[in-house]
Amino acid sequence: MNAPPQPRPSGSTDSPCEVRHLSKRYGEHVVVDDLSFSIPRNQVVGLIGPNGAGKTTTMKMLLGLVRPTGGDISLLGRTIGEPRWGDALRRVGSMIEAPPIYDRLTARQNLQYQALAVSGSVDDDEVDELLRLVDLADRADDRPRGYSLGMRQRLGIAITLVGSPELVILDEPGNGLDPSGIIEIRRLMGRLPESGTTVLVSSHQLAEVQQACDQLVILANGRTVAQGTTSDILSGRSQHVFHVTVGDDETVRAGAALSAAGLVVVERIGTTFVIEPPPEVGGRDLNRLLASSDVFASSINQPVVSLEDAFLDLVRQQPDPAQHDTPTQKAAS
Ligand SMILES: Nc1ncnc2c1ncn2[C@@H]1O[C@H](COP(=O)(O)OP(=O)(O)OP(=O)(O)O)[C@@H](O)[C@H]1O
Repeated sequence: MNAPPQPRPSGSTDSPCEVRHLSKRYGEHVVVDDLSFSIPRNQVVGLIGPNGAGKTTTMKMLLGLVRPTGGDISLLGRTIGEPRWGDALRRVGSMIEAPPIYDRLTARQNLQYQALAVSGSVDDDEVDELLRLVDLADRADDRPRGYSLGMRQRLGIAITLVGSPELVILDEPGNGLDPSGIIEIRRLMGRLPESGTTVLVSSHQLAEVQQACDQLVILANGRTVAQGTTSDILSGRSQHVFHVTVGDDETVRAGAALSAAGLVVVERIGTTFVIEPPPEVGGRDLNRLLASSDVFASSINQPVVSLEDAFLDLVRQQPDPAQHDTPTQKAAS
C-alpha cells in the first residue's frame, strides 16, 4: 500500500513540489527521515502528523529556511541549491507559524505592503479580490489588532496569495481556531486550486483539513507512514473482523460454538462477540455455524475503518522516537 512516488525527471512541471529521500537531523536527533512525496499541481495536499512529527521542519526545508541533511527538493522546476532556486521561491507563498501581519497597518495596507515587497507595485484590483476571497472586504480598512484569530489567519493567507503564487505552503493554519474558523479556512483552501494555486497545508489534526485535501501525506517521527487519497490510505486497512450480536440467553451457546470451530474471539462486549476469523470465513459462514447450535444472531457486521482510525493506527505503529535517534542512523550529508 502507498508505495513512494515514482521518481520523475528533475524539472518536470506536473508537480510544483517533489521531495525525495529528504532528511534532517539535529545532532543525533533525526527529525525528518527519508521523506519522499510529490504534490500534484492544482491540488490541496495535507501534511498530517502528530506534534513533533517533522511537519514544520519539512516545510521550512521546502522554503530554504532550514538546510536539509540529505535528499532532494524540486520546487517549481528548480532543484534546491541550484543557482536559480531563488526564482522558484519567489513563486511560492508561505505562512509558517504566525501569520506575517503588521498590526499598525490595516488589512488593505498589509496586502499593499506585501505587493510592493513581491513585485515593486500595487495592483488595487488584486488587493480587492484577495480581500473578497478571504471574506475581509467589510473590515479591509480596520487594523488587524481587533480581528478574531480566524480573521487574522485569513488575512495571513491573503498575504501569502499576493502575486498569485503557484504554490502556497501553510503551516497549521487552523491552529487555535474554533470550529467555524476551521471551516472557513477549509473552504478558502479548497477554492485556491480554481485560480491555479497548489496548496500544501499541515495539521496535527486530520479532521481539521482532511475534507479540503485531495491527497494526504501522513508523517510520524519524521517518516511517511502513508500517502495518497483517502481511499488509497484506507484500502487494505479494513480488517477481517466481525461483530456478532446474539440474545442474552444465547451467549454461552454462541461462545461454545465459536470456540469449537476454532474461531478467535478477540473481545466480548455484552452480548456482542468481536471475531477475527480466517480470511475465507465470511458473515454467512458465521451465521450458519451459530444457527447449527441454535443461536440466531440479531446482527453480524464488519466495522468500517474510518480515516481517523487508520491515521491513529498508522501513527501508533511507529517505533518509539527514542529508538529512532540512534548513532546508527544514516550519516548526515
Ligand atoms: N532547531 C532545532 N533544533 C533541534 N531540534 C529541533 C529544531 N527544530 C525542530 N526540532 C525538533 O524536531 C522535531 C520536529 O519538529 P517540528 O516542529 O518539525 O514538528 P511538527 O510536526 O511541526 O510539530 P508541531 O505540530 O508540534 O509543530 C521536534 O522534536 C522538535 O523538537
